[in-house]
Amino acid sequence: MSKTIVALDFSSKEEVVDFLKQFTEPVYVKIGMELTYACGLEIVETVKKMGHHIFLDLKLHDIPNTVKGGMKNLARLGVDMTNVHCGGGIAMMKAAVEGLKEGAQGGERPLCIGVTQLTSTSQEAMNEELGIEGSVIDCVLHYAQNAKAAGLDGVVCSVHEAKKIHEVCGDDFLTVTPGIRLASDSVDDQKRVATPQLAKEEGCDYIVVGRSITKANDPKATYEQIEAIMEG
Ligand SMILES: O=c1ccn([C@@H]2O[C@H](COP(=O)(O)O)[C@@H](O)[C@H]2O)c(=O)[nH]1
Repeated sequence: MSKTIVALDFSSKEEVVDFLKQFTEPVYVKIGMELTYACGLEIVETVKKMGHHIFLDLKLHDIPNTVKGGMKNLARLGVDMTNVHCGGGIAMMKAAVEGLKEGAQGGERPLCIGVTQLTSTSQEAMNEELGIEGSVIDCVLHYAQNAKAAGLDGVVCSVHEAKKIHEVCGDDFLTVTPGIRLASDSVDDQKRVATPQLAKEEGCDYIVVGRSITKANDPKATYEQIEAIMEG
């Protein structure tokens, strides 16, 4: 499976099918809120039938019982990876894994990862708007340790926290890192950004790349250039 996960932040099935037509080999793609709310969960089956691997990024965050029920139903879609917000706490994250196991009915459950602090959150915003004291790295590490204690397979974090998370939680605890930009790209709404090269150097397991690929003049060539860095 590739190490570059392409965020399919489109609003119609036609755009997705058109975009994926360029790729003759299976790609690891991310289906998030924009696409799911536009097309419904049927889009998962459409993309699966095209042969691609799927990270279903719906970031569940609710009471444990509700998350368990939600995950039980999501597991039946046969996606490769899905997620919750670590902010929901350890009991909620444990419930997510239980739901996935039940939904997978003895088969292989999807990987479950926890979103720590969004890559669009700066140090200043975390302290002043969210009212969370301390450094982003300490908060992200704390969430990562909670996620590990709950039985999750890894976390979503920025490239800048990935090395420390592996040191503390182990090399097999996955780090999935959005906020990826090529040196020439605009940062847009992201705050904790890094290049694919730095992601590789910091040992990130997967990078999530949206606009740098989907809005590139040649998305396939850009994807291949980024994937070559990650696999290099
Ligand atoms: O902390 C997070 C969690 C998820 N995302 C998602 O990743 C992509 C990034 O898109 P870009 O266009 O490359 O900025 C997007 O789908 C987000 O929902 C994130 O950016 N940060």
